Amino acid sequence: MYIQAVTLFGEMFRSITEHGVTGRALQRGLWQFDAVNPRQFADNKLGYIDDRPFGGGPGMIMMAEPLQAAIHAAKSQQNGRVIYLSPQGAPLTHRKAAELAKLDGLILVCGRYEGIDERLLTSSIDEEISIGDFVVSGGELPAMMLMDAVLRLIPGVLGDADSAGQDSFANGLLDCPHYTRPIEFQGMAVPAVLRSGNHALIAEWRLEQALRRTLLRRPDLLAERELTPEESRLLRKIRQEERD
Ligand SMILES: Nc1nonc1C(=O)N1CCN(Cc2ccccn2)CC1
Repeated sequence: MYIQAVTLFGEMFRSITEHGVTGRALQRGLWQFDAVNPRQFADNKLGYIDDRPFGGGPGMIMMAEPLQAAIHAAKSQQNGRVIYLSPQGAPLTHRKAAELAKLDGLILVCGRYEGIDERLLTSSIDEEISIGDFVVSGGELPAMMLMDAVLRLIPGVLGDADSAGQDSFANGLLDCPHYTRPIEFQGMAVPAVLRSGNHALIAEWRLEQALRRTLLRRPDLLAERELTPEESRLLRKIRQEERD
């Protein structure tokens, strides 16, 4: 996958191009990255890429032309989907990440200031995506979160193909609890079933814990999910226990 970021702060992306599973995957050629700086496309000597908003109001707005020229330059390298990260976008979910992971390329437009000229959104952006209902300083960290969530789903990136499939949300549930040594920590022991060696019982325990955690913390996820007969059985058992 070829990912380009249209950004004033290309250096920020070193945190995922030079570290961790994403950094190793880049070195192994599983994906490629380039940053494109709209400032190099500003048509004034001082490189202005933002200006005051018509109608007044606080802050500055990123101008359409330099961004459009930067997107045009990126599109001369690949026909990737152009995504603008913003609080006004559709929520980033596992399902969306899985959809994006199938594409050959992405062009991620990272806004700063109070936003970008609406006409750029209309003319050059394929879709807007939000990482959550809060505001951060710019689109770079949201872009990196989207990249990390997408790259994990590309075969070979995680090495152990199963881990992405076992990610919480991959099966529409929150994750089950995890334990490692020591067996006893501050008086709390590892659940005996996890040390039983009985893989069927372990799988059932993990599913029950994931269902319980999802029911208690994110019942909305259960509302939209088709349950297997085993999940329905376990959920009935959990609901009964919660009532007792
Ligand atoms: N939440 C998020 N999920 O994706 N991006 C964000 C996010 O907070 N930001 C900060 C503001 N930037 C500039 C901006 C401001 C207002 C309207 C449009 N653009 C965009 C990226």
